[in-house]
Amino acid sequence: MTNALSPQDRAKYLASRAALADVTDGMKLGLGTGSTAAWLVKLVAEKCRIHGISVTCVPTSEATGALAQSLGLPLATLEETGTLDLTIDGTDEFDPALNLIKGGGAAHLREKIVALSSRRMVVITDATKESPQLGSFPLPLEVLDFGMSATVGHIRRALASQGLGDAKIEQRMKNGAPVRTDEGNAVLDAHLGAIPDPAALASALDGVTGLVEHGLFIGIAGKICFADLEGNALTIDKDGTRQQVVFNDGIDEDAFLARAQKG
Ligand SMILES: O=C(CO)[C@H](O)[C@H](O)COP(=O)(O)O
Repeated sequence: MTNALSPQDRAKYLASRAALADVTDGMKLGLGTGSTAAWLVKLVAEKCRIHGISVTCVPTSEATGALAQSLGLPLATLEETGTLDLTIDGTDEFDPALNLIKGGGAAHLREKIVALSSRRMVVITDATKESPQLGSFPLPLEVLDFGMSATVGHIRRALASQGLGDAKIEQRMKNGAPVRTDEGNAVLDAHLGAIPDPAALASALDGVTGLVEHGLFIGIAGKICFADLEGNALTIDKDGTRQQVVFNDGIDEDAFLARAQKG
């Protein structure tokens, strides 16, 4: 059954399973968005079922909330939980300092709010997302419709302050229509190629009115749970230490994957 997963999907599953070690009974847990986070949600439900533990979950998107609810995980809002113990989320790119580009699923606004409301953020990801310098993944920018062309002008000036004034900026579309976030806003993607100073760019973009949120997560992630396409799972700490993961979670992989792939 495990052979039914592509190498990348298996890496996403293994990275998510590595993060389960950080999930403990009674925790208030932020749940990320995307295909890797979907594995995590299924694995958290499995861990709760097997070990009889319970966690209160704050989802970062409507899609994640619906999946978590379908698996019986208790949901709450940030208003109800206050500070979360941990958020676990995917990424589109990460660098050696564990800075991230997120928002490929257009959820980076809620993802950043939830991560910044958490004591720790653990990132789950596969080898295709590792990068010596951020910028190969186009930077997602959630913007208001109102005054969008003026906002794009301000974004251009912020990019130019970082030597990135020539970047192509395009509105994200799907099936001929603008992509909408859960907040109903539009998403622009800035094709930067390489970001010389991600923290300085984040600060410059933070000052742009009309830009609701950008996808740079600077200094927020504390650990990466990572798996390569050969199926090796590792953790990567902020100081760059890499440790092989040995699974000791009681999960019956074949049975779990058979159920997970059914629905
Ligand atoms: O930031 C995100 C959504 O806004 C996701 O975490 C990111 O796009 C990674 O997605 P996937 O796990 O499907 O590769």
